[in-house]
Amino acid sequence: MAENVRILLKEEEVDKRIAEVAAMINRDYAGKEVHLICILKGGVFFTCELAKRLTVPVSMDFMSVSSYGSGTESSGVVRIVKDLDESIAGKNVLIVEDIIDSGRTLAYLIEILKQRNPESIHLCTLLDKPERRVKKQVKVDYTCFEIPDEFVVGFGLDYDQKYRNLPYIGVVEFQ
Ligand SMILES: O=P(O)(O)OC[C@H]1O[C@H](OP(=O)(O)OP(=O)(O)O)[C@H](O)[C@@H]1O
Ligand SMILES: Nc1nc2[nH]cnc2c(=O)[nH]1
Repeated sequence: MAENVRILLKEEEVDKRIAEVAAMINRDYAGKEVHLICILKGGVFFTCELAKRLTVPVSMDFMSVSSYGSGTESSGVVRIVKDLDESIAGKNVLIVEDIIDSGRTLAYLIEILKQRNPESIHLCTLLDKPERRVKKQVKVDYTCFEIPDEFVVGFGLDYDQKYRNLPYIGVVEFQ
């Protein structure tokens, strides 16, 4: 099926907002080190852009998770595909995601990571679709943009593994 991508958030808008959120994080973590956990694959672009703008000391690790589910719905049971390389015990963890949709993946992941005794654990996302949230509430500490319930791509987000490299956020329109 052919698809079109309509721009929802321009590159400049995204860059400007990431700088604003980075400034908030710099203020909130002043005097501390922040341990970024990038959730692969979608979180990669946002993590890089955010990290470049952080002035507090930063360390980074990567995790890949897969949510068991059928079709487009995640079930909330998360399988760890690639675990972190390092312990998070005693660290100020900031999870960096591209999108929070139903909230199931992150609600589950945060519970898993809390059991590893971090000093603190917070969540930062590029996009949030609050209308899509189901039962499990997940507390999002830093959100760049709240968006309507449309399927978006770009800045790390894919459709069928394509479009992750777009420097803007677009909505997929099926012809
Ligand atoms: O809030 P939820 O409904 O649980 O959905 C959000 C999850 O879906 C996306 O990952 P995806 O499975 O598309 O993996 P990818 O980043 O590797 O493309 C996103 O990065 C979150 O991890
Ligand atoms: N690419 C993409 N992945 C998602 N996962 C949950 N919502 C979305 C979305 O809108 N786009």
